[in-house]
Amino acid sequence: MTTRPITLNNKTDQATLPRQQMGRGLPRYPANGALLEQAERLLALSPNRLCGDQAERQSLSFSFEDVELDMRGQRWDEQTLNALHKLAKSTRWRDELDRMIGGERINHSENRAVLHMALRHRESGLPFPEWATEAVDSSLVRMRHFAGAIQSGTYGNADGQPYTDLVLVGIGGSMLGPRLVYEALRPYWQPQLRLHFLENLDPAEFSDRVEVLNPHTTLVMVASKTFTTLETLKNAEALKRWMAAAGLDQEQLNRQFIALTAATGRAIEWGVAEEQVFPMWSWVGGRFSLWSTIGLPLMVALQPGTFEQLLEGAGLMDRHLLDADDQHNLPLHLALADLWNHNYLGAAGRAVVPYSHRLSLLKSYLQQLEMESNGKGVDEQGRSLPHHSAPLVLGGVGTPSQHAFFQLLHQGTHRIAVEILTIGAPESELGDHHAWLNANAQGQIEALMHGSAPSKEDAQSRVEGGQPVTHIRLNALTPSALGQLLALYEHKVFILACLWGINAFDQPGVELGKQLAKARIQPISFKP
Ligand SMILES: O=P(O)(O)OC[C@H]1O[C@](O)(CO)[C@@H](O)[C@@H]1O
Repeated sequence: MTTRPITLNNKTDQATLPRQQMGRGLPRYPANGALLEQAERLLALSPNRLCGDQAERQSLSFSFEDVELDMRGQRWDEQTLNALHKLAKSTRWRDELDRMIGGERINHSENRAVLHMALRHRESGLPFPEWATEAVDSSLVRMRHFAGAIQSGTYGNADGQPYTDLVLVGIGGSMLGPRLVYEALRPYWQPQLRLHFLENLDPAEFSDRVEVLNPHTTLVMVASKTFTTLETLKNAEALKRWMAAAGLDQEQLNRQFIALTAATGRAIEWGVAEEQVFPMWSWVGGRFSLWSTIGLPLMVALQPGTFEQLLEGAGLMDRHLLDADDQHNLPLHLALADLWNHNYLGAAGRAVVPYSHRLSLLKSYLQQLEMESNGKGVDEQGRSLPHHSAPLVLGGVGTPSQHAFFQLLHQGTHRIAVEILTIGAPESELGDHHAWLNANAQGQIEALMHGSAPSKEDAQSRVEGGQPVTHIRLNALTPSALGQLLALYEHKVFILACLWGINAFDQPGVELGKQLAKARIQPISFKP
């Protein structure tokens, strides 16, 4: 096969790369040859020709409940999609899904079941093992009771005063989900209780948090699946010292610390009273734990019923994952787009851009969900992967991101897939702001897809187009719609792991740095 030299500032020239250089090799699929031919064919088409036939491309949009995936901006067509469907089928991801729902220990490296979906089993009605659903139900009853008592003021501090503030202390999966949901659902906040977040070791964050808190009316929720995480334990200890310095005695302190953890013994040993420990389970992964007791601060700080609506939305998406056939399955299509873009079209990453101020934390949440789950270099058998796994996830909110990194998306040398989210109904009116917000999203989508008119422009101003774009529309940012969206991403991650042959549910790579930090900690002395 003869090739022209690679011209890095022309993304369509990737079509001329030798096959083995399109990405880092390819997954071990028998269908690779056919798919590479498709990739070459589509990359050679001008973006305008690719996007041309709107009628045909209508079939490249998928919707379910409050979520619509408009995937007409992807560099694919029905032929490609058919080939990708065949490939996905050959990986038997649905069999793995059945094993997951059945409670089999599909997280082989940790020998654990993976049952975060059972946390919303009432809403999906899927057949999880009874031992899991019973544990979930009794935990939810206890959480609801506790949240109600705090909200009504019947459960206050040791002196009977109602709490004014909650602090969630945690990091990673024990922080990112609750924080994203709290920020996203601001219209559902309880007016008399404010939720705060403390995650970083940096003392600057600690002092910012306590500055606005009253030590006597602050309830601390220490969220840690393992109850060994350095940042979380250090911050919890610092809060305890801060309260003790304000004069709280042991009884008062006991009342103001709650633990959300799978390591109940460790939490008690650390000093949380047994009746203040809310257990979670080894079969819920940290980054999938928002729906468990890790969500307790949300149940307390959001209006009654809001957390349940979030669960309901996620449960609807779980049911959809199982019931919808491949041709209409939203999580499957999101996964196929990632596979196609990163393994076949050579995209270096994916930019997630919600045109919603309330979703400004979505990028960080997805970075953990996707990169910690699927950022792996070996397959389930421990063999080195011959191909890329999770892409880099970058992003930020629209419109500010347009004035930050969009230049690179439009004219840079990397192919970057883009996911643009918009919300149909605005939360509040401010003249024509919402209309402008969505018009900007639409304008960017068109520019990314089609680029500028080929005719008169000089090379410097020409926008080439052809960046793969998915437009996700949510009807409104309700708790249910948010639950649907987050479960959609969870399922995409699961399907991709099946397609790539990796375990999405462990994270051994993050341990080394933790060990090295422990070996290096010494009192730091500053010379005057
Ligand atoms: O909930 P824990 O046990 O404190 O862990 C916090 C986070 O740390 C990690 O283990 C990564 O270091 C994540 O997977 C997890 O969500």
